[in-house]
Amino acid sequence: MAECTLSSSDIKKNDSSLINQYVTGESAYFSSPTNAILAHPPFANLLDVGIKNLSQQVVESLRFATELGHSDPIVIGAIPFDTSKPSALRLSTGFSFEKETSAFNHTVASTYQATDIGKVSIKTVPSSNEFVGAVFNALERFSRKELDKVVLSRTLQLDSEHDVDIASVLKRLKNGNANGYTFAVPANQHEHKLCKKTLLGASPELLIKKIGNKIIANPLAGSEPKQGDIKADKLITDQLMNSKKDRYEHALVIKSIAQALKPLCKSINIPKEPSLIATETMWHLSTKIEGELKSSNITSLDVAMAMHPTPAIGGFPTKAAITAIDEIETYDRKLFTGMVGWCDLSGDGEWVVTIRCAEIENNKATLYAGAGIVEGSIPEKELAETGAKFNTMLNALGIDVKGQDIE
Ligand SMILES: C=C(O[C@H]1C=CC=C(C(=O)O)[C@@H]1O)C(=O)O
Repeated sequence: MAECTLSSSDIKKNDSSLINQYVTGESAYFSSPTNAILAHPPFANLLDVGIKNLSQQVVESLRFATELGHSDPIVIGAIPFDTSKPSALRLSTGFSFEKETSAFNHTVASTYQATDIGKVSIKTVPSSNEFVGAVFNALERFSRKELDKVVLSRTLQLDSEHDVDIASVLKRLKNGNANGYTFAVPANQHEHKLCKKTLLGASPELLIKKIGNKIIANPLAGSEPKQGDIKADKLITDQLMNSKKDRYEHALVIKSIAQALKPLCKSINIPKEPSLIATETMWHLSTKIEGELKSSNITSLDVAMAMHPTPAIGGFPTKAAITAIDEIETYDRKLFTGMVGWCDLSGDGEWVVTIRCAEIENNKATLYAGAGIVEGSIPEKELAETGAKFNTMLNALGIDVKGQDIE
């Protein structure tokens, strides 16, 4: 994708214009710490190319768009956890790209409206007890040596008095998560139907970024809630870095990602030790992996699909984890724990893991959160971890209750 360079006067004049131009139900917005993309309608459907796989469909759709005279098309949107199900991708020939500046925090924070959705009823699905039971179920599977790790998840179903102002929530998300990846894309997985739901979130986890033949992946696994005071945070992060259980949970992710990337790369650099990253609400163990692809013809989506589902959202070994998720979880994850991002004609792009997110339509929202379960996991602690992960979306919705306190 050609990068359009903005002069500083453009940036001032536009005041982080892309996020301000977002229109609920119409636009697709994706931002990383360094750039942002806003795609506008009309969107074209991806070409239906029969038996071809999704990344081939994406490449051929982009090629077709250029044959029709569109010089710089992109595909943007979301792919579900179960990649055999329809994706929520759009082909856009009219999108804007901007380099991120620190302007967002200084200008927009004071101008957006606080969301006011009135009274909200919140239902946990599955219930907290059921989730704890699901973790026990996973622990039994470990003792039977069926698998080593599984990520289990739960939802909060919100029903509010007034409709959610998605554009305002998007700005809050971005303002609170400047170092992460903020997105709002149509959530409809069937291109032909009128889309009403929006998938909205702020993921801290980069699945893959590809520019030319260079790739970066930044898997996360092993987490603790932020404590909110320096001393307590120092204690908890020391514990996290030294936790055998969390290091193991993290190592399984790195092992699986290395296996997926090695056949595609001529070189790959994986740090021996994880580091720590912080979001607005959580601490995570993080490993930044850099590599060089064997060929720049391999697209960002090829790489993303080869990695998915990583044990950060599925488990290890992958097949046994998917079976366990199917058997233990009682709801359809849909786009949650899939991937969201964009890909251009040269195959460059960014795909992030679809977590810390919600599907929202009018006054109804479904919030999602999961946690990696390994031998030694304590069910109540995993419940609290998923509770803390809900806070990214609860904060952005302006709801004054902590996820950990919702029964
Ligand atoms: C599945 C989620 O997080 C994953 C990503 C980072 C850390 C995780 C963990 O420590 O369990 C999860 O693997 C989620 O936020 O819903």
